[in-house]
Order: sequence, then structure tokens, then C-alpha cells
Amino acid sequence: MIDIDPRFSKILHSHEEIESAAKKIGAEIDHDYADSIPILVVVLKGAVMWAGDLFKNISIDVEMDFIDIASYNGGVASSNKILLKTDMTTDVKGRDVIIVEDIVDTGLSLQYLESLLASRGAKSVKTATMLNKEKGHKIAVKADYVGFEIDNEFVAGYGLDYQEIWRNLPFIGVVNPNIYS
Ligand SMILES: O=P(O)(O)OC[C@H]1O[C@H](OP(=O)(O)OP(=O)(O)O)[C@H](O)[C@@H]1O
Ligand code: HPA
Repeated sequence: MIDIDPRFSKILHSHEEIESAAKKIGAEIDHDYADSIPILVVVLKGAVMWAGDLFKNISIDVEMDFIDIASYNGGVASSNKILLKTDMTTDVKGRDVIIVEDIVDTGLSLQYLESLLASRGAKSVKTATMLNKEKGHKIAVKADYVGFEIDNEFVAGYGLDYQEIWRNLPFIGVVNPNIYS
């Protein structure tokens, strides 16, 4: 049971629910990549907690790398511009790649990453996201593995920030609009 927290108007998912989603998607990745050693590219910073859960639930051999991009500047609205802050180091040419995201919201970050990895010669690019905000999409993007579908509301916790804080909370909640409106 999670206590009512004034920072949030609603609690969406507990740590336990997120772990179950990671277990399910981990099993799907084991099945889909049985003949491959995919590279899991964790998108900093938000995807770190989700990636930890997902990794523990994948049994096949995988590689891991990190890429740091940003578009929200800590606020609740996308700047619509993606900034590559720190690049990954693994060569993806001819490799199966799985982008590990915390959330697909407007879809701009995912579109940026998909075209970056394709331009570098990745054999395949799929996405495993903890959250998908379908009604927030501004462009046509599709994540292949989705933990939870959520409404078009600003959420935080479990890696996701509000003004760079609350990433450490062990649940995902809808940020109380009174805080930022
Ligand atoms: O679909 P979009 O509208 O592009 O939003 C999704 C992206 O936004 C967030 O990152 P952010 O730029 O806030 O950086 P952070 O992960 O370091 O917080 C989130 O972690 C995703 O990477
Ligand atoms: O709803 C959100 N919360 C936190 N970070 C985000 N980045 C994109 N959408 C969100």
C-alpha cells in the first residue's frame, strides 16, 4: 500500500507491478533474440531504474551501452529538440539493438534514436519502454515492448523526473498539476 502523497494526484504503478512488467518483457526478449546477442541501449537518465529490472529478467547473452539525450530541460513540456549529450561507444553496425526507454511521450526522442542507429548500420532496432503515452505522440512511432500504456498526463518517479527530482521514488505517479500550473 502506497501512502497518499501530495506531490502526486494519482499513483499509477508500484515497484512490484513494474518488476512484473520487466519479467514479462524479459521473457519475450529471451524468446525473440534466442539466436542473437542484442545490444541494449539504455537512454539516460530516465531509463536507468527500468533497465536494471529488465536486465535482471533477461537470460540470453546481451551487451549493454548507454546514450544520454535530453529534450525536456527538467520541465513538463518537450522542447521539441533532441540534444545528444553523451554518445554510446559500441559499434552497432550489423547488430540487433534494443533501445531501453522509460517513456515514449511525443515520440521525438525515439524517432531520433531510431534514425541515429539506422544511420550507423544497425541490423534491427526495437524498443522496450516502461511507459507509452500514446495520446502524447506527435509523430508515428511504435515501441515493440511496452510495460504500461498511460494517459496524457505528466508522470514522475521510477527514473522519471520532475525538474530533475523524484527519479528515486519506487513508484510512478501523476504529478499534481497544482505544482506546476
Ligand atoms: O517521447 P519524448 O517526448 O521525446 O519523451 C521521452 C523522453 O523524454 C525523457 O527524457 P528527457 O529528455 O527528459 O531526459 P532525462 O531522461 O535525462 O530526464 C524520457 O526519459 C525519454 O527519453
Ligand atoms: O511524463 C513525463 N514525465 C517525466 N519525464 C517525461 N519525459 C517525457 N514525458 C515525461
